[in-house]
Amino acid sequence: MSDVPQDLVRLDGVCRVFGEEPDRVVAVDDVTLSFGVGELICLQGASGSGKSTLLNLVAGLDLPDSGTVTVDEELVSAMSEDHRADLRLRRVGVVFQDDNLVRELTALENVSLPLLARGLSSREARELSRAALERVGVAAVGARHPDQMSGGQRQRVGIARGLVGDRSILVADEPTGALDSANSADLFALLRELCDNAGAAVLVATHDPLAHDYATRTVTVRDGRMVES
Ligand SMILES: Nc1ncnc2c1ncn2[C@@H]1O[C@H](COP(=O)(O)OP(=O)(O)OP(=O)(O)O)[C@@H](O)[C@H]1O
Repeated sequence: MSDVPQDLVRLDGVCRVFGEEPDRVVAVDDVTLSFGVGELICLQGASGSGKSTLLNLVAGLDLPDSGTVTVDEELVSAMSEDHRADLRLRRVGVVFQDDNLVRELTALENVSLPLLARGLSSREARELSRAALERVGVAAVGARHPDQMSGGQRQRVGIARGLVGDRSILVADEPTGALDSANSADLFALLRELCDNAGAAVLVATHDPLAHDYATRTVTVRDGRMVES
């Protein structure tokens, strides 16, 4: 056994192609990328360059046509849909530009959802969710519904929901897309802090130039290929 920590997430020679000729699109073209605990990786690139497709592959929301995706030594690219959904509950949280919170539920109830889906008791779920909200600096909004929070608070609740229950991998697609620059900087600072102090590994797709200041690495994607890192 090696003492070297394994990368939590690995993509090896990953390709994802949509459609048929003449409309065939190579959305992800032979991408090899890996990262681990403490790393905040930013994917930048023009609209349509393949960033969201890459995130979906890491989260097991989509499967590659070739190559492999490994999360925590588990081969995501060979898993059934049910197994991939289970992996998201246990290991990989997902955050989108639109916070995707359930409007009818409070912040605390939203964060509890993945825990209840995993079979935890409502009491355990509530306790862990409270701690997660506190961890991301929004303990005070636990009893509020999404329309009673600011955009920045909603995104923090989304991050709490993504990481609650010992999940350490977070995949975030344009998480600051709806935020002003002060709130965007705060959100990137939070993601950086979760990487530094809470064992998180974060992959963010973003057009936001601020991201670079907080990233461990910035990877540029062009026409589905990684062109620099
Ligand atoms: N489900 C799909 N069916 C067909 N084509 C798709 C599908 N998903 C993505 N594509 C195509 O794959 C390419 C990459 O799209 P993707 O959404 O990954 O880019 P992106 O870099 O995330 O763009 P944006 O910054 O606008 O979100 C685009 O040409 C897109 O039209």
